[in-house]
Amino acid sequence: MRAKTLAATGLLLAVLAEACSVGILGLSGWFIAASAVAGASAYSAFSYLAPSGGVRAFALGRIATGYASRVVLHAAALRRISVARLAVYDQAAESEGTGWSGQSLDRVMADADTTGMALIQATTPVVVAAVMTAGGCVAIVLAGYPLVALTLAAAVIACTVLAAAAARRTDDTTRTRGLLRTELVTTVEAWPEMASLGATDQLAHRTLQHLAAFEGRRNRHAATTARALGGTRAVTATALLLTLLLTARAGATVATLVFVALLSAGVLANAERLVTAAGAWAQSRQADAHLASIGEEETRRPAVAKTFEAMYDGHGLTVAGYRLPETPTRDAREIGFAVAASQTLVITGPSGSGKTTLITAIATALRQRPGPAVVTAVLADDYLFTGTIADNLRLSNPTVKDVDVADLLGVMGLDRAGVEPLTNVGVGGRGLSGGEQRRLHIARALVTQPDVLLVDEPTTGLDPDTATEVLHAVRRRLPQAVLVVAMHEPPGDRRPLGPNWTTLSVG
Ligand SMILES: Nc1ncnc2c1ncn2[C@@H]1O[C@H](COP(=O)(O)OP(=O)(O)OP(=O)(O)O)[C@@H](O)[C@H]1O
Repeated sequence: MRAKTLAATGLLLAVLAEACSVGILGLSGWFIAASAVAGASAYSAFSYLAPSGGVRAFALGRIATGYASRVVLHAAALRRISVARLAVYDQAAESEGTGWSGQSLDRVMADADTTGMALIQATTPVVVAAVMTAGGCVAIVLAGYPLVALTLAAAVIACTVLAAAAARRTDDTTRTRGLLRTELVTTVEAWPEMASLGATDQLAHRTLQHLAAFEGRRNRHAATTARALGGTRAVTATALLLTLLLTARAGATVATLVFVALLSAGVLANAERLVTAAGAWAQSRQADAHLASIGEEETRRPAVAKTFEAMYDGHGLTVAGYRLPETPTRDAREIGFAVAASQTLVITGPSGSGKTTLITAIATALRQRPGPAVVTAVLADDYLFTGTIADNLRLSNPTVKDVDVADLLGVMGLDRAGVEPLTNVGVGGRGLSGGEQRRLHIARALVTQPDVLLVDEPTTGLDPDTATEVLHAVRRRLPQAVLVVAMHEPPGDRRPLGPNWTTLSVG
């Protein structure tokens, strides 16, 4: 079933379930009162069978539709969540290299969940309240009490206004909580470094300030909701009293009075739920807005010029129209180059000259082109996942055999450092040294057997001999690949790059 049909079915079932509840309330109230009156009069011909059968039918209907609505609405909400999550993943994949952190992904996932659950927490109570109010008012008008129906409708409208006003003042506590969690995690991680700088007091002060701000927001939020709920209860209590008075003054029988009172109570109970529904609706609006703007706050990568083109045709890589920005050491200029298969290009330049940005732009452009070419980029801040060395290698190629893993560790010189396939890398790879992490990043790229391999600073953290060994291993393993490496300086020993290599200085 399509998501919209599923949601509509769920809403219909939820309305039916609530209608059954109100039906039980109204009918049983009327029945009890009418039985009491009939029982008191001698030789009464009052039918006990039909109303009690009706109450049982409502009870069974409520159970069936209640369960069914829950199942269907959850299925619809889960579909919404998966659609929203997939959109986030797609966007994260497209914006590769723009600094998506685990924490920001975590936050947008929470936003996707809020958007999906809005169907249950916001839409359903509003639809149920609207239909029940309309139905209740029609029933009361048909029973001959239009003024009572008007009072009921006015009370529900007043509750809606109160709920909407409270929702407008509601803070985005979900997001605040997410930001606070991020702050706390960062604080724990930064603690040893801050301790070595003698700055733990400042760190603690900063964290406490965030905690206090969160506490303040949460209290404000709770107070706003409590005020709105208090206001709503005052309105519904007054409305209930008025409906009773108006019905009694119109000369209703006791049974009808009880029927109208209970029906009104059912309708007003739904109106009270509008406060929490409006809060959930406001949160989901905020989550939608965040989802619509995802990537904007993350994008650190500058936009590339429209003239930029990168292409790999099986024989080599061609880059044209790439615009380097002006820096203190050079004017802005446009560059282009070609690197044949089996050739190596070393891009050199001082810090901040734009090497990483160029490599990322090429990788993204090549991946956006249709075709079977495998393009792999190793960037400076590549992530290692908690698990073993073998787990990390198999992330990029699940078919890698144990013997290949051991072999790769050998060619990267990692076995000498005591690193084995089953060595745990620790959180984010922090169980390994910087140089070991770098070699593992590169080994992970090698197992994808890329046609084009782009590596940013392949020798970071390595001594000259190990750096030579690693570059050698890369070229030997991928004899036919286009290899582009970005380095501050070309390596001292250039032999490992193979006979076919050129440099491009962007400094
Ligand atoms: N083509 C470009 N257009 C606009 N800005 C750019 C471009 N290339 C790089 N920059 C900006 O210049 C700065 C440095 O870029 P980048 O990190 O790519 O340099 P780098 O040479 O890799 O530096 P490092 O060696 O320190 O890692 C960044 O702020 C980046 O946004």
